[in-house]
Amino acid sequence: MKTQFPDDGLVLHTDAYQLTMMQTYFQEGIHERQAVFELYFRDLPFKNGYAIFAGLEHVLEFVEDLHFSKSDIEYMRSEPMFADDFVDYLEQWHFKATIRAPHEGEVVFNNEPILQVEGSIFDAQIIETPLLNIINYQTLIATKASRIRSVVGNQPLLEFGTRRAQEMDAALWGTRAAFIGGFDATSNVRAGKLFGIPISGTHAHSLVQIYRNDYEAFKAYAETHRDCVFLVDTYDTLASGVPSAIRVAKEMGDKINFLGVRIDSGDMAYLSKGVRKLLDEAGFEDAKIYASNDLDEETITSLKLQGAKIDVWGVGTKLITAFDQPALGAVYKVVSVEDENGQMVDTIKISGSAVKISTPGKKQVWRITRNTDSKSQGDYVALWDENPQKEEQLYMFHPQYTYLNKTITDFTARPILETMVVDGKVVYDLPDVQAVQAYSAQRLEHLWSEYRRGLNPQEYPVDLSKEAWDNKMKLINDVRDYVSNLKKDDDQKHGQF
Ligand SMILES: Nc1ncnc2c1ncn2[C@@H]1O[C@H](COP(=O)(O)OP(=O)(O)OP(=O)(O)O)[C@@H](O)[C@H]1O
Ligand SMILES: O=P(O)(O)OC[C@H]1O[C@H](OP(=O)(O)OP(=O)(O)O)[C@H](O)[C@@H]1O
Ligand SMILES: O=C(O)c1cccnc1
Repeated sequence: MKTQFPDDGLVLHTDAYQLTMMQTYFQEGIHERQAVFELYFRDLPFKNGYAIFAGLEHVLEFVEDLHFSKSDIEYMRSEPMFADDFVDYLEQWHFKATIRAPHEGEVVFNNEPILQVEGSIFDAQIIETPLLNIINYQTLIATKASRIRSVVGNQPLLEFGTRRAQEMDAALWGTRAAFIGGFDATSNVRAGKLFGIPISGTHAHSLVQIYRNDYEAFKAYAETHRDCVFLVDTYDTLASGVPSAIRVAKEMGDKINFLGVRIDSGDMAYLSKGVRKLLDEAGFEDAKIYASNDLDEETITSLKLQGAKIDVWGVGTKLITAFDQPALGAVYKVVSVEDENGQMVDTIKISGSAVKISTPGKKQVWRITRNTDSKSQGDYVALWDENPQKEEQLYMFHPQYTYLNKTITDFTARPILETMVVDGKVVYDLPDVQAVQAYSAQRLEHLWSEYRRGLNPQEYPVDLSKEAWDNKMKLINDVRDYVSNLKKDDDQKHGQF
């Protein structure tokens, strides 16, 4: 960067249109009216049956003490796009809205709010871009990680993605999201320092290339480290790599922990079987076989089906870049806004495509669990003032195919959105990332396996309450009337000429 600003903050990490809209609201005098915005995604990523909510810690870090610094203000003043009186307002502005969200690691679904912001139009709008930036990425990676974990079973799973991530922030927060989704450790040392994620690693081909010999390289490593995993595929895995690893392990004896070997190329089903045989014959039955090389849930499933003798999985590129679906597509929509009389009015965005029509009104998501088996029956998206906990029975129906419905009795309704920030102050005690990971795994247990399977899962019900549904239909009809009246006016005007 050409210029460094010692007081640089993140408030300008936003799209210019957020600020141009702010200027309109400010100069029109409506910027302090209240509004409610909700963040949601329309389709689950990777054709998965659920998503893992991640990004909350970064969001809370971002909004805490959010304001325009001196250099931000100077920059805004230098931009002809912004008026002086507006920039004067920004100078004394501090974020003061309320944010509700699920606990990080929560299992979440499409077409339900996974974050809600309530505050002045100004405060709620200005954070749209960074909220989407953070939640879209981290939720995507945590979900991808969860898919990989689900095929790996209980075997160790290492995150190796930093070198392939979309730059440094993505590597760091992506690593954390991967851990939430079920990874055991990371190669990113800074993620270890900042988040307390266990760090782990082997060595690269360069070590062998620098010594120009497998044996010399492994020996040197073993002389300087206690825990040893040797990368055996630089020249020839079965003819040179593994025999050299065995020779060093035998020579060093108790001076090292010979944890195993890593394979990073070739046919890993075939090679791992050959490696296992050599290790076992040499008496190293406990030594593990690590594998890496563009792995993801598909290749791992295939390798397992082929009987590959792999014990530890290292996954980088395809995880950290969400290779098969690089964007989640979450959106942030205003659902309710204060009118000129101080009344909150619900608002809708219409689209030709039914799934793109927003659901008006401030809402809560209730996870409905049958008391007999503690499995989730579906999510019930209701208007804020409704309380399904008070109901004896709950009528749940598909918001588009309303003939798909059921009535639930003997259930528990648990609110998913919890208050995390009040008046701009974080009121939530952030758990450490280990607790977030454990919480996520525990929440997944409440999901029937039909929704959890990676291939063609059943669609989990995300239903609207009757009130929320009626409210939506009313607003759709109001908009229809409004548009048809405009058309009538237009026809009349044209008729006059
Ligand atoms: N037995 C296997 N079944 C399915 N996929 C495999 C198997 N062995 C390796 N793979 C996967 O195949 C992909 C490509 O491996 P391939 O052997 O073609 O290239 P490579 O080993 O990376 O080659 P290079 O020697 O250039 O590194 C990788 O994603 C790897 O994980
Ligand atoms: O394959 P990933 O899932 O991304 O895992 C990380 C990769 O990074 C390292 O390779 P390196 O960067 O040296 O290059 P390589 O892919 O040519 O081995 C390592 O040996 C893995 O192959
Ligand atoms: O430690 C490893 O084996 C490692 C780390 C980063 C990328 N690939 C492998």
